[in-house]
Amino acid sequence: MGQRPKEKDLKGVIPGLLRILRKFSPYIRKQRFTIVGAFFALLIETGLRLLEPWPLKYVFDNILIPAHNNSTHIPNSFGLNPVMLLTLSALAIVGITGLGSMAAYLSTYGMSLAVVEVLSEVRGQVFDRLQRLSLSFHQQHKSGDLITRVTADIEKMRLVTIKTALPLLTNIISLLGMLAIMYWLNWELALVATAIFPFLTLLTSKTIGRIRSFAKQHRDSEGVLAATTGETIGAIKVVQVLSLQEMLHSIFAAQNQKSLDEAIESLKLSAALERTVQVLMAVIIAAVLWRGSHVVLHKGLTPGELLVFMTYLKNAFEPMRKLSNQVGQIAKATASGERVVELLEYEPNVRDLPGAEKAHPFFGAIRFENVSFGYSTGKEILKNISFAVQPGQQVAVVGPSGSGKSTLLSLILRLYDPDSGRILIDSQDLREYTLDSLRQQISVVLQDSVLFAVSVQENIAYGKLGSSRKEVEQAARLANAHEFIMQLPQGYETVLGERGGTLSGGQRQRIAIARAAIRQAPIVILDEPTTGLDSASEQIVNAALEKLTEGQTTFTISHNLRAVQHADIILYVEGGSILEQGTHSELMRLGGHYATLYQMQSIIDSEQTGDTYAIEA
Ligand SMILES: Nc1ncnc2c1ncn2[C@@H]1O[C@H](COP(=O)(O)OP(=O)(O)OP(=O)(O)O)[C@@H](O)[C@H]1O
Repeated sequence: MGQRPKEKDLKGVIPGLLRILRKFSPYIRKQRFTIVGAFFALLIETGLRLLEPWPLKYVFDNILIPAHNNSTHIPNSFGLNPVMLLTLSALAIVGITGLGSMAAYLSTYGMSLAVVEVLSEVRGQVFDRLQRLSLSFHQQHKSGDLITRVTADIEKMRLVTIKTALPLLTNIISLLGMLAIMYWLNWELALVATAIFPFLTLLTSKTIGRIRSFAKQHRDSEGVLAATTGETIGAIKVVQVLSLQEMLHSIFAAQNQKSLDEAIESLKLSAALERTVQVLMAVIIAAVLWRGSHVVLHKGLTPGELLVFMTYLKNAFEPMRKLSNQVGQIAKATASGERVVELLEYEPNVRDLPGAEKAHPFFGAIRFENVSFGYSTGKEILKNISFAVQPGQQVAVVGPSGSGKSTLLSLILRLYDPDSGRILIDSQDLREYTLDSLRQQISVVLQDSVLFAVSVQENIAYGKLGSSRKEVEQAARLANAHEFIMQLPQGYETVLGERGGTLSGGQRQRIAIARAAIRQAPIVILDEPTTGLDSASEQIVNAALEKLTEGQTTFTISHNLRAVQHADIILYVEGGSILEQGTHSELMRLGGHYATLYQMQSIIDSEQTGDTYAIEA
């Protein structure tokens, strides 16, 4: 059973609703004509609903009761004879219901249309925001939970607004109308009928606050469940290889139970509230019947008017009974809405700064000036990094695992911003360029390149949107990928499995290289792109990489020092600092960390291959 939620009353729902309305107001404003039209139809519908019992009153007071009493005096019959009055009343019953249904249709259709339009725009905005939120945001949030916000939470809002909030609005307006008429008919009797309302409101609002609290917890738990499922399916190979099924199942079962408990708790509260309201309403109806009959006997009301009174009360009963459930539903949808608003209000910490300009075509000169960075405050991963690279230079970043190499290069892409210091491209702080124009001029090939489940052609063209088939083919040739692509069942049109799962590691890397090559970017980042490949694949991929990086400023992270020894600059990173930098010969002469690591690798290599070779210096 989950942690007991903090009790909140109706006051907790209203600020949430206002926050959602404020956030959605630009989209709501666009639909204002539809909304106003639908609201007008809704007013007509409720007006006609109020008229419904009145033909019956006239039939009772002006025809049935006088006839029953053999009275010749027919009160206030608009100068009509009884048959005429009866015919008109019968026609009025059909007319009122017919017109009311038409108005109800128009109001429901109009409001639904507006709601669907607004929420579809919101969904588009949320998706857009999700893509733009900084990497640090995505690393802190589970993808399943984010997916739930784009899908289930928005769907919940759509359903509840159309199926619950609109009927609730109709009910509130007609309740107010009924109350006004009841007070006009007999204020004393109306007072008896409404005496219980403050008590009802108090009870309802208290319970609703608690339902809302459980509902939010429930939705969050659903997000966690979705995240666990997504993670498990995403890593199914690892799960099966390590036989993690039992362990993951027990984690899932615990989360499932928590979600179930929260759902049951909120259902229990809703059902209890609904029944309590039902009993209270029966008490009111009995009291009004008892007191109303006395008033009629003392000629304070006509029997027909008491009939109208009782019909209103009975009609009010249904909406009142539903009210608790409807507000409960709205509380749940508010919780969903707040989760969506949370996303929309989240400001990416890496974003275009005011005054940022589109970058010019880069020459590729890069300088780090005293750059420090940590993923979380208080834990520095990069410490006071400084180095300079000339256009077209090949830079190797080497050092032990976890020393900060990938982090260093991610700063060039502005996946994160430095906490202090600055990074210059062509002598200008990269924060002065717009994000898109900066990233478009950097090609990246990672260790395990992710491909999309679209065609090979599209996967390569994602590197430069709008590129032609000819450009795609050129890039594929450069990446030594053209031949194997032509052997795929549909060549360039072959649709890949999710994350490129239908290709071998080497093939995936070559498509990723083609995707990087199509950009013809002046800056290239290679993060261990050949790790995990067999030596035949490695050779082909390396040949492709050589063509990709020729003449471009290139940063290569590699654990294999022999593979990068010809770099123009080697940066040796350890513990987040650059301990050594220079060419291979310079660093070997220095005889420091790099030289030691290189010698160690050489010995291991020679032991593995049985060769002996001189350690180059
Ligand atoms: N997203 C992240 N959030 C928090 N800490 C992180 C994140 N990414 C990396 N780190 C931490 O930052 C440090 C540097 O990681 P980084 O990936 O830059 O090292 P690396 O030198 O590239 O390692 P490797 O050679 O194993 O890829 C590590 O201690 C790592 O645990």
